[in-house]
Amino acid sequence: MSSRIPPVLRPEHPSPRPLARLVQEFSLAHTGELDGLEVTGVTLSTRDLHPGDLYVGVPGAKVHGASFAEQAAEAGAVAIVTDDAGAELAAGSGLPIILVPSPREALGGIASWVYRTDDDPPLLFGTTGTNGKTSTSYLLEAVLKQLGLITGLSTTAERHIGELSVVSLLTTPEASEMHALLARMREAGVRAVAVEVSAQALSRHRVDGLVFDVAGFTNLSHDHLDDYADMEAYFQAKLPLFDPDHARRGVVCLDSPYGRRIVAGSRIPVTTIATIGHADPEDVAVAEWTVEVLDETAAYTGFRLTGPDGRELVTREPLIGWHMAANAGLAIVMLVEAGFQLEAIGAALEADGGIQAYLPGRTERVSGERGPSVYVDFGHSPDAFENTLAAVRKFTPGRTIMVFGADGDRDATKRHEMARVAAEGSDILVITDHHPRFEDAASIRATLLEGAALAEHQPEIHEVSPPEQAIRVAVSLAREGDSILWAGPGHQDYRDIRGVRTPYSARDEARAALREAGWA
Ligand SMILES: CC(=O)N[C@H]1[C@@H](OP(=O)(O)OP(=O)(O)OC[C@H]2O[C@@H](n3ccc(=O)[nH]c3=O)[C@H](O)[C@@H]2O)O[C@H](CO)[C@@H](O)[C@@H]1O[C@H](C)C(=O)N[C@@H](C)C(=O)N[C@H](CCC(=O)O)C(=O)O
Ligand SMILES: Nc1ncnc2c1ncn2[C@@H]1O[C@H](COP(=O)(O)OP(=O)(O)OP(=O)(O)O)[C@@H](O)[C@H]1O
Repeated sequence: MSSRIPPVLRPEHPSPRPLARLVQEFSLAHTGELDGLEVTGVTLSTRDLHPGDLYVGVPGAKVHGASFAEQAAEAGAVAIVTDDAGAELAAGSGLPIILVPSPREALGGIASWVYRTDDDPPLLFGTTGTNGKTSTSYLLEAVLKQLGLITGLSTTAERHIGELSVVSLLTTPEASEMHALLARMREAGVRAVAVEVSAQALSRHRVDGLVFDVAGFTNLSHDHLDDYADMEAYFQAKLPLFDPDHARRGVVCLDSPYGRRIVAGSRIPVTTIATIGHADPEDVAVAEWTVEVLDETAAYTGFRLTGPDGRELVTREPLIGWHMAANAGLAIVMLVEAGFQLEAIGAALEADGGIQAYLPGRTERVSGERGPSVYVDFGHSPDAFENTLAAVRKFTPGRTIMVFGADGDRDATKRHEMARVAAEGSDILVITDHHPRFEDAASIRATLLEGAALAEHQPEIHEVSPPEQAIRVAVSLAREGDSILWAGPGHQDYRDIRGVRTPYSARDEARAALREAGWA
């Protein structure tokens, strides 16, 4: 299992800092002798503890991190930062104890101090929303590269430091990892970083100690109602990104009705953007920037971005669907808000024939020239299904076949709607498994079948488990001219079955299924 857990990237040459200074600068109470102790890193996990680290013991959902203080000491921690309850647990470890009221809240500031990330930081872009965060972050990175900058990226799919790429565990890493990543990026000369910011990251202080130069909001729709009581709580979790503690300026997309509410609640200056034909016409009328899709093919989407004073940019991206034009428009306006000239961006894109972005597992076409088109996608919400299905249908002369399953141990309230939307938009629907985690896969499929039955349009429905078999059934049903959209697994290279990350790649499975069917 551990071999599937991606590494935490840290600076290769950390410069030690005296622990006594930290306590002094942050006015923290402590027990034990700190004189002479130097700290080179910080972590909240003993699984990633390096000698010289400060171990931060956070009260978790399952266990108090301070109960691992002895392991931390054995692994070479110099001290532990924790709360009163943690101090009792850590008392026997022999480590000096630094007291804070909330270790998780303290982590960002401490990590920033340890790794000196507020010293000449790169340009920071943070994107939040339900759908499109990863895509917008990749698009930002792509355009920044085309403008000649050395870039960094942190998303659900991957973290990039210049040309180095590692797969991600969390969408937004814990604050200790985030600051370590930024310190490593500084060593590599990175000057601009695109960060995907989840609602959970904001709720759990993972981006504390960072101030984004520009924050972006994509949209909000049903997701994560396992973590948040209702849509209002989910919205309120996103809003703090538009607060001076987290960002200097913002760009808000008005394509979903929540965009207006972000603008109303924002405490930083924001500009707005809306997609013609998709946002409410009233929102399009008030938006300072608009995106208009000009040209859609199976290989690219061309669009016009129009801004204040008639400023305009026409370009294309190698991605399908109006929503990807919305994401690209948002990315470009975020760059303009960061100080890049629209004309300079336009010139760089024109020289390259458009935005040069490759998004792993975002409506990624894995088929060849012959046979059905097969796309693997990371969509796992009703809104994502609706947009991606519409994009695929547009370029499908034949039938649209959809394969999907739903996450176990994650927001179960969206399952009916996901299945209903999937049924509504497909000609053949293959319901299968995704990450069952600790749930019974058959009962997740049963819920999806119930949801599919609610659709007005009834496709041909198959229930096939496991997904390796489901994609083969889909391919066997497909003819030349048909498309298969396999939604859910996207870029991922494992399935979580009872807590074990079993190696598995939907993209590889789909290619193998096509080969076996003679479509290679
Ligand atoms: C709900 C949630 O966010 N949980 C996070 C939380 O776990 P927890 O509170 O259960 O921690 P715990 O197991 O009680 O442990 C408490 C502390 O002891 C430490 N510990 C524990 C065991 C040990 O041997 N040694 C050790 O040091 C842990 O590192 C932790 O600091 O702290 C852990 C340590 O950092 C995270 O890995 C874990 O994320 C879990 C894996 C997770 O799935 N989070 C999801 C909900 C999430 O954050 N998702 C968002 C959005 C995804 C999207 O865009 O769709 C994301 O940003 O990824
Ligand atoms: N602007 C958008 N509006 C609606 N749907 C979108 C948009 N952008 C992307 N999608 C859909 O959502 C899926 C996930 O896209 P992406 O990974 O960019 O979103 P995300 O916000 O990072 O999601 P996650 O939080 O799950 O990582 C895409 O594959 C596509 O189906």
